[in-house]
Amino acid sequence: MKIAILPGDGIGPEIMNQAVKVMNALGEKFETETVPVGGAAYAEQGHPLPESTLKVAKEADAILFGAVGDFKYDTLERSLRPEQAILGLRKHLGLFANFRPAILYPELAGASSLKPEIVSGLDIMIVRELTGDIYFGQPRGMREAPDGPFKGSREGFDTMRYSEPEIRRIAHVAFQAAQKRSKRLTSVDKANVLETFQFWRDVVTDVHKEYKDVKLDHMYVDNAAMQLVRAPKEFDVVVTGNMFGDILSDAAAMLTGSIGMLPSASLDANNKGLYEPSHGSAPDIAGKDIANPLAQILSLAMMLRYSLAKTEQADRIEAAVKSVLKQGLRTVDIYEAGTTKVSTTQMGDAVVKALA
Ligand SMILES: NC(=O)c1ccc[n+]([C@@H]2O[C@H](COP(=O)([O-])OP(=O)(O)OC[C@H]3O[C@@H](n4cnc5c(N)ncnc54)[C@H](O)[C@@H]3O)[C@@H](O)[C@H]2O)c1
Ligand SMILES: CC(C)[C@H](C(=O)O)[C@@H](O)C(=O)O
Ligand SMILES: [Mg+2]
Repeated sequence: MKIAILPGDGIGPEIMNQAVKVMNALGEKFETETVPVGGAAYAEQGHPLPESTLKVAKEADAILFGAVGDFKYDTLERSLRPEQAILGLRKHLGLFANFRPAILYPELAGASSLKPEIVSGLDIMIVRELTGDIYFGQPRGMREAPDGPFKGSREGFDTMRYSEPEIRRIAHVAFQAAQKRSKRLTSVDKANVLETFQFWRDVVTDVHKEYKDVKLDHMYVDNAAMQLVRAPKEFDVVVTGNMFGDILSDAAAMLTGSIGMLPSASLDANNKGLYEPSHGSAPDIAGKDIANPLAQILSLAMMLRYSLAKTEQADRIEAAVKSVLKQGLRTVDIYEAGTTKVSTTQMGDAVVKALA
């Protein structure tokens, strides 16, 4: 079994070091290969997703990914920007189903930006479609406006689109996820304004006929954003498109105390997957050994569970994370008075030590 390790940029390598440390402490030999990606690969090889990196990712049984991006690359032409690496991996590997679980550990109730009574016990699963939508729709670009009141002036444009098979397959994934949980699914769209999302709603409703044991409701994305901060526990499984899922999962992350707590799994049709924190490369705190490595470590646990069928090892890691939180250890993003502030490295070490 081979694992591709892609640390990336910013805090990526710092948090990846902690996850690798935890993996090596499990007492099992994992074959790994570490390759550059994002800005790091651009700096080294002139491309954010070099052929050699893509090859390693394709041939691996699972991919553990850190984060990519650095503001210093924001002026590069788009195809060379670090973010193209993660978008390219998702597209090339067909990783259309993105699971972003937002779980509030009881010890972090005070770190959430919402009142404890609103968030305590929170455990929701956002299923984000990951290879379609406005992210990948063509045509896109810059041009002279062809019509309208601003005809002739410069404009930027993108294409929002979803085909029926794309909606069907993510709907199946989401209904099946709901069947394994509380049998409730909320599909989030913007059917009141966008054709793409009226179609989304129609197709999800049709797929629902095959999952009559699941209670489906539909919600507009603006309302969903509001409900997420009003009464997040009303949700269980949420399914949505690529862009809405990107935005809602960052909002959900904050409910758990910090975006540094939210892991993710991006799966293809055969459960091959890429595992990464939901956050980015956090250039504002990179190099300071203060980033929270738990989302990366929990992504490792998801990898062991979903792609490598190593449930026991995944359980051990998740239990160790709970244990360090119980011990009161906190990186700065989840720190509260009365707890102990630790660095990225110290948090990684503590998880290793807590492995039963
Ligand atoms: N999948 C990815 O690789 C990915 C995801 C999101 C953003 N990005 C990229 O990351 C770069 C920075 O983007 P951004 O600032 O909008 O988002 P970000 O998620 O990197 O950071 C947002 C805020 O959260 C904080 N934060 C993020 N992760 C943290 C952690 N583990 N511990 C403590 N604090 C943490 C950061 O310090 C920052 O204040 C951009 O280049 C962006 O494109 C990459
Ligand atoms: C970096 C960017 C391309 C990415 C996305 O928008 O999907 C990120 O925000 C994420 O949530 O994984
Ligand atoms: Mg995002």
